[in-house]
Amino acid sequence: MTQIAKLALEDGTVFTGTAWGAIGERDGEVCFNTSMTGYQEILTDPSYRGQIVTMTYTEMGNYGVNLEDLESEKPHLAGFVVKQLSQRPSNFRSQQSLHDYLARHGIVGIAGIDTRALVRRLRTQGAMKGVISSIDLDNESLVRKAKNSPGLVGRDLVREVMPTAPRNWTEGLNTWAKLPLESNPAFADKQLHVVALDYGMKWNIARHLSDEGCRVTILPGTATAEEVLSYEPDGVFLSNGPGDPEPLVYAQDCIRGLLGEVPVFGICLGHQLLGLAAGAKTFKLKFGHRGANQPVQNLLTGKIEITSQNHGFAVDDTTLPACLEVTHRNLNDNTVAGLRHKEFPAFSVQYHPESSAGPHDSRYLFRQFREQMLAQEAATPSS
Ligand SMILES: NC(=O)CC[C@H](N)C(=O)O
Repeated sequence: MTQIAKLALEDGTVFTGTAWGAIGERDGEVCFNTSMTGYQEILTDPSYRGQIVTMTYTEMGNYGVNLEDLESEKPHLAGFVVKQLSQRPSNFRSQQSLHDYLARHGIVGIAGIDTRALVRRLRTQGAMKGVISSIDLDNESLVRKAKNSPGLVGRDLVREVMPTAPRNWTEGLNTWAKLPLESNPAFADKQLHVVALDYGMKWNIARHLSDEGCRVTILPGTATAEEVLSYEPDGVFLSNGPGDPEPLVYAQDCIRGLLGEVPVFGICLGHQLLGLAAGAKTFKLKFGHRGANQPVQNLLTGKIEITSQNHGFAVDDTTLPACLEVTHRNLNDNTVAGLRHKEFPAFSVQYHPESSAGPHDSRYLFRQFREQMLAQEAATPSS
């Protein structure tokens, strides 16, 4: 028998659809993602912690779920909203259905609602708190719960998804993810050591670093600068991660202690934290950027990159200290999409050069990090 589920927004709107995935109730900030494919990568991106994600594309689940395309151990989002859930996954790599996968991991889903109406509402009014439920079907009660839910602002969600202990990463990109023209035979004789500060890191970032000839040590995002430097890294990577960057003072302190000591590269939350550490401020975007075809211009080369994005906060242009330079801009709304430190070897991007899922235009940034580490090493007299 089909079970009913509801999605209620804090503005009083209630959508009624069918329950799938886990039966239950969760609150979160409701956001939309415009990617047509890549639901596995989206579900397992820890940056979605605390969010109910709506896909604008109409059918999800059609190629099932495999255990190779995961971006972390499990799905982290609060709920998943689709127009239509495919009943018959068909792909040679599929190992289970999307319904079974979400049910197994306790993620509540709703299908069959007018996702266009939902997205237009979010686009017009901005991101809203919401509740997805298949156990409480009372509209008033659900709207009240949506209004009273904590939302994202001011919360530390990193501690809910980051690893608790250090680990070594050795896995590279899968063969189908490699670009045939980009091999670099010189990598074999030069192993760089990167410490990746994990605030909820997508695994494809570590795979890329590994493919750039780096030995990767992953440390919890709460590590101090002293702890990081005790590993004697050639470079430090600042990962993506969930929620509001502002309350993550421990991470900003750590980064401040690393600047000038070692080359730094940040992605998404890591980019926002680098900005905050250097003295800029961040702000909440009206409804965020989430999708696999967001245009960005590299201001240093003039080239346009089509990028994968997932963020609801951004570095505020008007607060940049003199030591930071904007290197990339989002061409949809002109927000800051990349930064460079003028005094120290440190740079960051607001988008996802590791794609997964998404276009591969921005992979050059991993090579840029490698080159920065080599340049730093060449400039440092050996003791
Ligand atoms: N993908 C990310 O790292 C997201 C960064 C931050 N949580 C934001 O929403 O803006």
